[in-house]
Amino acid sequence: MAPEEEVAAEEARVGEAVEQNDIAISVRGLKNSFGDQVVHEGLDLDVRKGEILGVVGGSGTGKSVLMRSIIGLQTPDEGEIHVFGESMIGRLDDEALAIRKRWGVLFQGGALFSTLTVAENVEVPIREYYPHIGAELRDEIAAYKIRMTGLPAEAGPKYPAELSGGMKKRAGLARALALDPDLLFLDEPTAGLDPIGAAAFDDQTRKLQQTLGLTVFLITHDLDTLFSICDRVAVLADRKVIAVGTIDELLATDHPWIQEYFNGPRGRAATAAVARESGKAAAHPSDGRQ
Ligand SMILES: Nc1ncnc2c1ncn2[C@@H]1O[C@H](COP(=O)(O)OP(=O)(O)OP(=O)(O)O)[C@@H](O)[C@H]1O
Repeated sequence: MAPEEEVAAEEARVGEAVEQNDIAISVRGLKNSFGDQVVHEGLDLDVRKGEILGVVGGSGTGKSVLMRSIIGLQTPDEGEIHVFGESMIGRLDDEALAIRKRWGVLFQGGALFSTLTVAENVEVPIREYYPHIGAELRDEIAAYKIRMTGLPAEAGPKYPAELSGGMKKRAGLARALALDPDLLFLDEPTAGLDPIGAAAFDDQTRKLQQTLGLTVFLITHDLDTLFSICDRVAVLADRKVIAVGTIDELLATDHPWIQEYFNGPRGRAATAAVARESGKAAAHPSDGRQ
């Protein structure tokens, strides 16, 4: 190989390594089916480190199944899934465990244990992954995580049944943050919240993501969430990710579902709301959503 060809090949290798380094989750050729129903086929997706990636698609397109495949709750028929460079499918060894400790999950509805208090719920992953941590330190960590999500300290000893919907979501978020994750999975975090509660939850997500440098995989039907806090959006349809990009990039595609979704009356209302918010933020920088 000529010297200049060797240099070019080395640059390509370095470029590829840098690119791989920027990817938190890589999914390739994913296939999932239930009996005759094929939910995913040939699905590819990259989630970049440090981004909030919104995942959208019609009901039943397999957003939750995709999340469950990534976190190991669903074994795919085919495909490769890497998280922080480690292959995850069928792995039960220490390296896979070390990666599992690096993520937190907020399931739809919060999925709190109803017989445990909020603080005890937050302590579940700490007990599971760090059994040697004593009760006093565990309590301190739980109290800190509870405050981090904007809940009052008094929420700690309460049971889930005593909380509002928004508080339950925050309690679920506190549990997802229990192990100081690098990666956060949120499945429809604002579903069922009133618009003010949903906007507050979005703000909290953005703040936490920026402060803690999190990568966020966020399944949502909430257009306001997509417009206000997502860096990019992946669209699921026809069993795969048909497009991924910023909302402007998605709008430049001519896929009918994407056009209808973002350019329909609700999409236009969300765009107008974001434009109003950024206008307000420019006029009164301290008032703006971050
Ligand atoms: N354990 C399971 N057994 C059989 N079918 C399943 C199972 N889990 C999911 N499915 C099916 O897979 C498809 C995709 O489900 P999934 O929950 O991922 O959809 P979704 O895109 O998250 O939908 P929604 O937006 O309504 O929450 C659905 O048709 C669902 O019925």
